[in-house]
Amino acid sequence: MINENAGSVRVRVPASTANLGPGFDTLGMSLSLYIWVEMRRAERTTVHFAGEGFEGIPADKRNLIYKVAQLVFEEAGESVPELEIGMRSDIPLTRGLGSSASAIIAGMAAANALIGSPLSKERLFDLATGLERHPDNVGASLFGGIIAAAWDGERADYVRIEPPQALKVLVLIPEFELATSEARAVLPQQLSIQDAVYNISRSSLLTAALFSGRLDLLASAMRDRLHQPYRAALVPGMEKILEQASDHGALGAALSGAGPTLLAFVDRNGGRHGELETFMQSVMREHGIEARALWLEPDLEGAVCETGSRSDLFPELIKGEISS
Ligand SMILES: Nc1ncnc2c1ncn2[C@@H]1O[C@H](COP(=O)(O)OP(=O)(O)O)[C@@H](O)[C@H]1O
Ligand SMILES: N[C@@H](CCOP(=O)(O)O)C(=O)O
Repeated sequence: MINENAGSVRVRVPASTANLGPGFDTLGMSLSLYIWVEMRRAERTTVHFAGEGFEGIPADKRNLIYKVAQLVFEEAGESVPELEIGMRSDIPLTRGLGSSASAIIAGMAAANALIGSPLSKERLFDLATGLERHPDNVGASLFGGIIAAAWDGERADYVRIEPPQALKVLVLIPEFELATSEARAVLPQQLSIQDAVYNISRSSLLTAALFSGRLDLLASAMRDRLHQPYRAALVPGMEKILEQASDHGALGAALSGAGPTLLAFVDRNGGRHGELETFMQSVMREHGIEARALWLEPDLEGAVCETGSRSDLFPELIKGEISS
């Protein structure tokens, strides 16, 4: 059982949606689904999972959160070899909602807080991007809001954009998993100049549109020729949903990250939200796929340290019904 001792830190980190269509490996937005991680020094390393969704995740020193914590300690010149780690998450794994990025940021932010926060957020961003290999998800999970970022292999430069107030998000999460590595393996090694220009122009337009609140431009600015067409075969129903979402009230639609989740932006002050959800669900069902629809908000805070009693977050752990 987890001890009710002082000396622990707790962080809350949001999920993210990457690419937003054309901004492959560069644009990301954080979403109001969260992972919570508690961490403290211990005599022996243990990893506890509260709630569901952690099937297959190692509960020992092979755990991603333990590993990234050690990276932070090493970078800061500290040694904390044994840790007690507890986690709870609402973010589904391998669905294109950045669970690995959220876990990396949560592990890093908790470890940094545990040793008095010697590393800046910018340094954590570089370390996290080095692990994830693309800055879109980790940037959004760390800073919140919308992130436009470029990674040169060592350093990630970024600008945070405050999401337009009217923006609301519908995600449709299919029941099947799709590992990001698998969805990257289907991408071509080369693109034509026409497709490159197509994507650069839309990604630039999308960034400017989000910055200036031009929601009327999202439908055309979110089109993509770099990754979505190649991933379509992995996500039945995707093509039809992306093509027709605007006819059912969406401001724009995209594959979320590497998929299989699909994302639509809507105007929170507009109507037809129910129509859009029904349309997206029905297309998935035409392909025999059950999917969960969630209405989310852009998260504005990114990774935050939280206070509060352990029993709020981990009632199962406190009662002793642990899995580790
Ligand atoms: N809380 C967590 N603790 C440890 N590993 C995690 C956690 N969350 C995600 N992961 C790792 O990340 C993998 C999913 O990453 P990925 O395939 O990139 O999908 P996505 O990031 O879209 O959910 C999981 O299979 C698991 O290995
Ligand atoms: N830019 C990456 C984003 C992967 O996001 P995930 O949420 O699916 O891990 C890509 O498109 O491969």
